[in-house]
Order: sequence, then structure tokens, then C-alpha cells
Amino acid sequence: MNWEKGIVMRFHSNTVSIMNTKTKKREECVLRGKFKKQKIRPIVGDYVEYTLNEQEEYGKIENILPRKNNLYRPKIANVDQAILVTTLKNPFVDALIVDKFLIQVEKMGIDCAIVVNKVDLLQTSEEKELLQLFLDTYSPLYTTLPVSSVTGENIDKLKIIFKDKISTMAGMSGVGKSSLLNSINTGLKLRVGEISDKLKRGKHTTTYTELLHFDFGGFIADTPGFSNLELRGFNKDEIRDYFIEFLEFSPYCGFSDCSHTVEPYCMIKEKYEMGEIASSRYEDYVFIYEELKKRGDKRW
Ligand SMILES: Nc1nc2c(ncn2[C@@H]2O[C@H](COP(=O)(O)OP(=O)(O)OP(=O)(O)O)[C@@H](O)[C@H]2O)c(=O)[nH]1
Ligand SMILES: [Zn+2]
Repeated sequence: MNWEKGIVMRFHSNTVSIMNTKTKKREECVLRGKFKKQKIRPIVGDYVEYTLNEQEEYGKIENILPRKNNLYRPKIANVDQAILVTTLKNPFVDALIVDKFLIQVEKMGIDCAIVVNKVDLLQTSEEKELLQLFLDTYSPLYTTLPVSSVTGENIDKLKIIFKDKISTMAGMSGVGKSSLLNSINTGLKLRVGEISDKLKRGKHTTTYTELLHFDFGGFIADTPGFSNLELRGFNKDEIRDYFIEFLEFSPYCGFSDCSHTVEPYCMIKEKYEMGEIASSRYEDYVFIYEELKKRGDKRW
């Protein structure tokens, strides 16, 4: 029997929906008993091999291919990139929030692109300067794209970023994550953000993630990720590794375990004072470091 290759799109109570990687056909499969014994279960995003038998209603998953990575929230494997959506107006999202999202993405070790949505609202020269400052800060570090789902500005470029990849979207409630998905692929609906979800239902709902397929190629997890903005489970001493522009300079700090806050001979502070490290990034780093230090390791 031929083994077909597919990607796990979603779970039902007893079956798993697979999309064939070649034909893009959806198939319903069941798990072979051996997975239960081995205590391995596929998760959404897994590449699997499966067989189809004409006489049987469901295909059978034969093998789970090795995972490139494994996100916890949303629970999904083989993520290629996180798309962080932010805005500078309606709502104004502080750079500190952006940096907290980026810290989580860096910890997972996945690529990230930052999308600044609603640029149609930035009309005054002050607002335009704000956008320029944002781009100057982040575009040397990450792929950064100003867009508008209302005017369609740069939506074609956004499609290219998503194409043929498995992506997860992140960003505060109301920045336009669902609107952007709709403008690149009509009819795709990201499920409401965690914050609005909680407000509406008044409780924490456990949601399972599903992959949505773009008609131009690629997948997106339907529940947003990286929303642990209190950085629960993070240690103050690991944060410095997630500010990627620090990495080339930190070997030249006077102390090998320099926290880049109070120590003498700190190369990061020097670069910040010289303007070679963006001031908001360094200041957010120190703020987050102090926040985690105050909290200590005990509480979490
Ligand atoms: N002016 C303007 N408004 C936009 C744009 N994109 C989205 N909006 C509006 O912003 C509001 C929020 O958009 P959503 O797509 O629901 O935002 P979301 O990020 O999915 O929000 P959650 O589901 O709460 O996480 C809606 O009223 C949209 O019409 C844009 O590019 N420009
Ligand atoms: Zn230092």
C-alpha cells in the first residue's frame, strides 16, 4: 500500500483531518493502535504518513514525521514563523508590548515578521514620524511591513510573507488580525483573541487549534499565540538573549554574565548611549529585567 504524506489540520473526537501535501485533498484518518501504546499523539501541524484503503471509510495514520518545533500555545508543531500584528493608533500599542511578544518568539526560536496595521489612520506628521521611528527601530532586526486592511496597502507583500509557510499570528486584541486574514484570503476567520474571548464568556475557555489553509498556499493557526505578556515562567537572566541586537556586542562586556544594567564596562550600555542600539529597545529591556527581578523566581 502506498504511503501518502499529509499535514494534520484538526482533530475531531475520533478522527484526524489531514491535508495531502501534494493534492491538497482533505482526508479523514484514524490513528493506528501502536501510537496509543507508544503514547505518541500527532498534534496540529504534524507531517504524517498515512494509507488509504478503498474498502475503509477512514485512512490510517502510519507514521508521525520528526517535528521541527512544538509550540505549547497554541498547541501546534512545525511552525515556520510568527506574524506579530501591531498598531500605532486605535489602539496605540506600546513598544514594550511588542518587545514582550518578541521575547516569547525568540525563546521558541522561530522567525518573526512584524506587521504594522491601520497605517491609513496615520495622517498627521507626528503620526507619520511615529511610524518612521517604529520602522527604524525594528526593521534592522525583523522583517517589518506597514499595511492597511482598509486601503489594501502592502497586502500583496503580506501574502508573500505567508505563502507556503505554517504561521501563527500574535497581537493585541483589536489590531486587526482577523481583518488582515480576510483581506489576504476572503472568508478565513481567526478566532477571537484571548482577551475579548475571556471578556465575552467571562471564563477561560480551552480551545483546540485548527490550521486554516490559504488558497494561495500556506497555513495559519486559527487561534492567536504568544499572549503571555506577564512573561510567566521567564527568568530575568534569560531575557538578554532574546534581544537579538545585543548578541553581537555582549561578548565585549567586562563581565561575562553582565546583565547590561548596572555593571561597569558594559558594551550594550555603551552602544545604547552611542545610539547604535535603539533607545526604546534598551529601555524596555531594563524595564522588563527589573520587573522580573522584583517578581523573583518564587512566584511562578
Ligand atoms: N482604519 C482601519 N481599521 C481597521 C484596519 N484593520 C482592522 N480595522 C478595524 O479594527 C477593528 C478590529 O479588527 P479585528 O480584525 O477584529 O481585530 P483582531 O486583532 O482580530 O481582534 P481580536 O479578535 O479581538 O483579537 C475592526 O473594527 C476593524 O474594522 C485597518 O487597516 N484600518
Ligand atoms: Zn553588558
